[in-house]
This record gives sequence, C-alpha cells and structure tokens, in this order.
Amino acid sequence: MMDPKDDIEALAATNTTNDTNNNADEATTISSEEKTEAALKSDKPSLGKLFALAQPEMPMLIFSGILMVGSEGVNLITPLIVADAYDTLVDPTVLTDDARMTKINEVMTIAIIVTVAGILGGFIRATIQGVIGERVVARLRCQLYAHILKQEIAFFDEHKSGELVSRLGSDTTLLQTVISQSLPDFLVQLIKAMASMGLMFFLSAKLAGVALAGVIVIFLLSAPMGKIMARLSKEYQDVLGQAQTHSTEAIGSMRTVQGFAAEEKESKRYNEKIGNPDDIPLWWPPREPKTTYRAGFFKSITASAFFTFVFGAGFGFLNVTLWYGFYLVIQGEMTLGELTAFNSFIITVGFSMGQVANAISKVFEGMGASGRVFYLMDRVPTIPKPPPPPSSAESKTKTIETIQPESMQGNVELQNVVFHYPSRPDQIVLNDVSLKIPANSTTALVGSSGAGKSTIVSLLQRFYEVDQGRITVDGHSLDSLNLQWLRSHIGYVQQEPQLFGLTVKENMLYGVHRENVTQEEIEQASKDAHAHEFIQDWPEGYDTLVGERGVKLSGGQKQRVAIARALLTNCRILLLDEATSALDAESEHLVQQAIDKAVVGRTVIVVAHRLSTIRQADQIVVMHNHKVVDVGKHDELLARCTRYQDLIRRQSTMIRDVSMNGLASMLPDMPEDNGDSEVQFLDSASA
Ligand SMILES: Nc1ncnc2c1ncn2[C@@H]1O[C@H](COP(=O)(O)OP(=O)(O)OP(=O)(O)O)[C@@H](O)[C@H]1O
Repeated sequence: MMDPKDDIEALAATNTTNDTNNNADEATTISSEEKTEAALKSDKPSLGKLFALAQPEMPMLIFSGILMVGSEGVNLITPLIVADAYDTLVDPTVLTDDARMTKINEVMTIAIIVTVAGILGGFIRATIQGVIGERVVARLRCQLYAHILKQEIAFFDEHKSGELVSRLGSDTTLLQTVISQSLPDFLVQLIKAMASMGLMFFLSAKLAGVALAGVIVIFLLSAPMGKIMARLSKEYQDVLGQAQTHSTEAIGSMRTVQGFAAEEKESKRYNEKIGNPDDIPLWWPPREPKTTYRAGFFKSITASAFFTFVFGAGFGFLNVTLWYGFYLVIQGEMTLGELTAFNSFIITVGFSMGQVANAISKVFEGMGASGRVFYLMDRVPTIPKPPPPPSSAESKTKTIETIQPESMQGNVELQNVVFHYPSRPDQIVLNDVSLKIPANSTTALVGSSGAGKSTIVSLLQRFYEVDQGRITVDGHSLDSLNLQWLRSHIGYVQQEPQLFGLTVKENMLYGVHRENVTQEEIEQASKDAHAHEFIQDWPEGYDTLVGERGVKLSGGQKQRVAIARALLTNCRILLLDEATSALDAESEHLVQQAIDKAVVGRTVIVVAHRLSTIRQADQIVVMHNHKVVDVGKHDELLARCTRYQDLIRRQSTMIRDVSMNGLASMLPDMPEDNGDSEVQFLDSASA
C-alpha cells in the first residue's frame, strides 16, 4: 500500500494539474466519460455575479447587516460589562459584601439583558439570511432552467441530461450555502475576530500583540489545508455529477435496463463513480478510479487535520497568552477583570478564525460550482443568432431583426444545403441537397439508413443551422423568420412520440399557446387522430395521467395522441417521422387513418417507412449517401431509379415472404380492394 501522505499529496497535485492539464500521459488515459464531462465548460468563478443574484434582496440584506453588527456588537461588549463584576470582587473601595453583591447584581442584570438582545438580534439575522438564501436559489434555479431550455439542440447533443440536472440541483444548493451561510458566516466571524482584536488592544496592547502574532502564525500554517479541502470538494462535485449522469440515464430508461437484465451493469457503472466502500479493504481508497468516496475520504482527513490544528494550536496558544496575562496583572499593567475579558476575546478570536477558515473552504467549494452554473447562465444560444457584441463595429450597423408574416402558405425549399452536426464536424450529413416542396403537398423522404432524412426534418424546425445553402419557407430564409412563429406553424410527430407525465388533455394542448381552446376542439382533434375512442373508455377520460413519458399508453395510442397534439396546433407544415417499430395491424391501420386525415390541406414532409405512405405521396425524394438521388412519383421512380427499386424490394421482403408461403391465399377475401393493400401493391410492382 502506498504511503497515505504521498496519496494526499498526489491527489492535491493531480488537482493542481487538472486546471491547466497539459500532462500528455494523463491526457491519453482520460476516459470518454471524463472527456464528455470536460465538455461542460466552466466560467471563471465570480463573487460579483453571485452578489448580483442577491440584488433584489438588497434592502433585507442591508437590514440583516445592521442586525449583524448590532447583535455581534452587544455580544462583544458583554465581557467588558462582566469584567466590572470581577473587578468589584476585589475592589478595595467597596467595603461590605452586601454592597459588592448589589453592584454585581446591577452589572449582571445589564449583562443578561445585553446577551438576550444579542441572541434575539442574531436569531432574526440568521432567519432573514436563510430566507434570502432560499429566495436567491429559487430565483437562480428558475433562471438557470429557463436558460437551459433556450439552448439550441446541438447543445443538448453534447451535454448529458444528468449533468444539467446536477447543475440545477447540487451546484445551485452549493451556491445557496455560500449565500445564506458561508458568506454571512465569513463576514460575521471576520468582523467579530477583528473587533475582538481591537478590544484586546484596548485592554492591553502588549498582550494583544503576543496573541495576534500567534493567530497569524496559526492562520498561515492552516491556509494550505484549506486550499486542499477546496480542491477535494471540487473533485467530489465533479465525480458526483458524472455519477448522476449515469443514474439519470438509467432511471429514465428502466425498461431497457431491466429488459436486458443490465441492473448489475448499471450498478457497476454508478459504483465506479461513487466507490462502494464495501469493496475497499481497510478503508483506504485506491488512486484510480476517481470516486466521490475517494475525494470524500481525503476531504474528511484534511478537514479533521485542519480543525484539530486550528483549535488545538489556538487553545494551546491561549494558555501561553494567559500565562503572560497573569504576569501583566501582577505587574499592575492590567486588572483581573480586564484579563478575564481579554481571555473571552481571545477565545472569540480563536473560534471566529476557525469559522472563517471553514467558511472560506465552503466559499471556495461554492465558487467552483458558480463557475459551472454561470457558464450555463451566460451561454448565448446560437439559434436564433445571437446579437453582435455591443462593443463590436458590427453592432452599430447590424441588428438582428426577424420577420413574422401574417400567415404561412407552406412552400418549402432547400437550396444547395450542406450540413454536418456540430458534434461531428468531420462527417458530412447533407451534401448539396436541393428540394422544392410545394404548399399543401405530401413529400415522402426515403432512402438508406443514415442518408440524412431525419436531419432534413430537424433542419426545417431550425434545430440546427445549415453550413451552406439555405432553407426557405414561402421564399423567406429560415434565419430571417421569427423562430417562435416558425415553430408554431410546424407540427411534428416523432418516430417515438414523446409525451409528458401530464394528463392526456394537457399533453394534447402542449403546443397550443392560445387560452380559449374548447373541449369540442380537443375532442375533434382526437377523433381525427382516432384517439377519442380509447380516451373516452378510460374512467377519467381526458384527465387520465399518461405516466412519465407516456409509459401508461401503448405505442399506437401514443402515436395517435401525438398526432392529435400536432393537429391542435393548426400547423401549416406537418413533419412526420414514421415509426419503424412494428405496431399491431389494428393499431397501424388506425394510425395510418389518423395520418391520412392529418395531411389534408397541409404541407407534409414524411420520413416514410411504409409502402402505403410512400405510394400516396405527391412526390418521393430518394436519398442515398447524404444526397438526393432522384425525385418523382412512385411509378416514375419504380421505372427509372435503381436505388428506389432496391429500397422497395428490401422493404417488401416481409410481405413477399408472407405471399410466397401462401399465407396470403389463406386470408379471407377482402370486401373491396381500395388499392391500399401492400400485398396487392407488390403484385402490381412485380408485374
Ligand atoms: N444529433 C446528432 N449528432 C451527430 N450526428 C448525428 C445526429 N443525428 C444523426 N446523426 C448522424 O447523421 C447521419 C444522418 O442521420 P439521420 O438520422 O438524418 O438519418 P436517416 O436517413 O433519418 O436514417 P434512419 O432512416 O436510420 O432514421 C447519421 O450518420 C447519423 O449518425
């Protein structure tokens, strides 16, 4: 086992190098998770920004500051009052014990009144500061969450939800501690220590000089330990953030975790960050991996060493000072009462300095968190385009103004669009893609997996900016249109519809921003989406809670609710990412009928996987290798486009198997063939 001292030093050294990490060996060994974590940048910690958050609380902060000075002031003068009582004991001018007791009674009554006033003042101050802390952290969380929600989608590609949840949770709590506890404690104790020191000089400059020298030496010797504690706290928070990233991911995908019987794997992933103490013999954590247990272990050792040293050395030195004090009393340079008062002040200084050190380490810890929180608070999303910085020349000539036409026709055009995802700058995803989508038509995007079909859907919603070329709606470039306006005219039904843990009705109204939606409108949209039937069968109807992410609904039900949700927005453009996952025949039929109704009178762009959808489209766009290879109607493409033929052949395999095995012939005759049957389509395709 390695020497514990080496380990603490190594840990401190690692932390130091982390800030300016240029160590090649270390760089090669950092895991991909740590790289992801490193991607969550951090601003410089800033006390100013922290105070700015408390700006609205200024009047109460000032009031609590006054209370603080008052209550601590009266606490400090109490020893001076009590000193009078001590001196009365040995005062030769007071002749009887009764007279002595009368004077002592007067003095001690005043001392008690002053003490109670101080305690009450302290109680009110602490309460106000606690509430201020709560107000600031609640405001911070609201603002931070709003900022996170405003970030562009590319930001969320790079930052895991667990990390962001950890910023909102643990980091803001640390800031709260700084504001409501550590900073006030730091100020109170520092002022207290300084005032006590002043009073000590007032009582005896000689004795105070000796005491001050001792305090300075103790403080200087303990400072490095405080720094190590701050670094360890930062490491603790960082690793805890990584652990929370794993747990949030796993808890959010519990069906997948349990479905693959991967509970143990997930436990292991989490334990690797937390460090299960039962797996660590003799308590001493190994150097790698970095765990919260390891950081906490060394933090505990450093903290107890720190406090033992500060208090031990402080009280040891107190006796030395007292010793010298007795000498000064004998020399007649101080009275006994003054020495007792001095003694109280020196204890106050000792305690206060200990608390100051503790508060400083907490402030450092909070400062680390503040860097991460303020990075998110200050981050300007790249969509919509941020305004030029006020200091730049551009800002004088260029203002970012967007237009908001009265209505949307729904003519969409992609002109020579080149695109790669910001998180993968080397991989081109759309290569010179041009496409005209007339209003009120249905366009099916088909092509090999990874060709870039869903990417087009994302770009139309302006989740990402194109690298070259442009996308227009009714002739207006997307970046010239007001983003809210654009998105409010687009309905989107995803492959795996995302519902929220609300009621069905609230889910349906999710994209509706007007107040006066009637129950009739909701039901009409549900009927069009073939959702009304199953919703009205539930005892609580439209007020039924759907569970987190809609877990209480079947796949087909979720899709139909998602279609109703899109319909309620009265969107002009409807984007459909057709589900690849198999629904049962009945469900699929109902979803298809819902889609058929939804597409009428809208511009529809569908990433199509079903033959029936493809065949019904006004135009089919065949994509391959990140390019558009052909555009046309089903029959035209079938005749001339080999990629399309391949695609159709592959998509039809399952149906063909069914036909070849003769199962088709076993099916009862359909009453009337309306041309929708895929079996029939295959027959005609092969003809
Ligand atoms: N958020 C993302 N960040 C980085 N790369 C991405 C992202 N989303 C998709 N890609 C990559 O972009 C390429 C195109 O993906 P896209 O989802 O557009 O394909 P697709 O044609 O819709 O495929 P499929 O039919 O399989 O859904 C793929 O190589 C994919 O790995």
